Amino acid sequence: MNAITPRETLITLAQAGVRNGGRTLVEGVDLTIARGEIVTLIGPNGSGKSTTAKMVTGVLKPSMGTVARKPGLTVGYVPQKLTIDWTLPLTVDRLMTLTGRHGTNEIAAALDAVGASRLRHAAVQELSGGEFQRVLFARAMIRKPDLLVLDEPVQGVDFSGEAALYELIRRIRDTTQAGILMISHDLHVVMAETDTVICLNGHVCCRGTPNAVKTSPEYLRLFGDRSGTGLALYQHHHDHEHHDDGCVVGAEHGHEHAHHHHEHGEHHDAR
Ligand SMILES: Nc1ncnc2c1ncn2[C@@H]1O[C@H](COP(=O)(O)OP(=O)(O)OP(=O)(O)O)[C@@H](O)[C@H]1O
Repeated sequence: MNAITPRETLITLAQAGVRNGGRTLVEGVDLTIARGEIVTLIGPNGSGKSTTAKMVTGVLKPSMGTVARKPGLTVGYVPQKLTIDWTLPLTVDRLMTLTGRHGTNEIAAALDAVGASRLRHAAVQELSGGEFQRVLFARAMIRKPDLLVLDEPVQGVDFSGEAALYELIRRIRDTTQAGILMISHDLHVVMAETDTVICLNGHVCCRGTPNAVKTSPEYLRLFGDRSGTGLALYQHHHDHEHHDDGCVVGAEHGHEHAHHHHEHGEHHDAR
């Protein structure tokens, strides 16, 4: 990003925390997200990642500290799970209109932006995990949010699908300049494009650039020994154009493998 023009701050949490029924779920969270910035929350189960994300979306009010939003801030949210009645037929098209009225062109543009145009008339029940995530992205993007909150966006998606989703997130950031708050499903992997990693454990245990967190004694003390690998950066190398669904081959599923390769000529997205 341009170092001269400071990016507009979208949201600031200052010493924010949530108490519920006499229990502190998370506390002392300082966090800012600027336009075009990617912030990733990591931490073990129950460490307060979702609770922090909910303070950002506004679903939960802080019981300690403050949350300040840019006036008129619009937030898009991609949930970890979506509660829908799987027994009823539901097309992607219909899913896109469940939470708001959107025109045909808007829906087409949103699906196109995530490489899911061909899925428009598909049954939601029949989508793969990665396809379903893309549709949820499109649903969140349709309102052109300033800030996108992604709750474990690649969980349950296989390795090539995971690479494609990370690529999609990067592209959304580049094209829309939305701020992105991402909850990582894996303690040991964050997207390399992440500007700031915040490691939670009921409070902020450490924070900084991925490289700084990777070598921070707090991180290593808490999580480093469990994997023996520390924090790996999920990196994407751009030496060519991608297909929309980011076909990836030849990659072993190992987080130490920061690089992977693409094969051309397959998996074209039919438009
Ligand atoms: N609605 C609630 N009422 C009471 N306690 C809750 C509620 N939601 C979450 N908690 C508790 O708050 C703590 C933080 O939970 P949170 O869901 O934020 O963690 P997380 O880091 O997102 O975990 P995970 O990785 O398992 O999704 C946990 O101890 C959890 O049991």
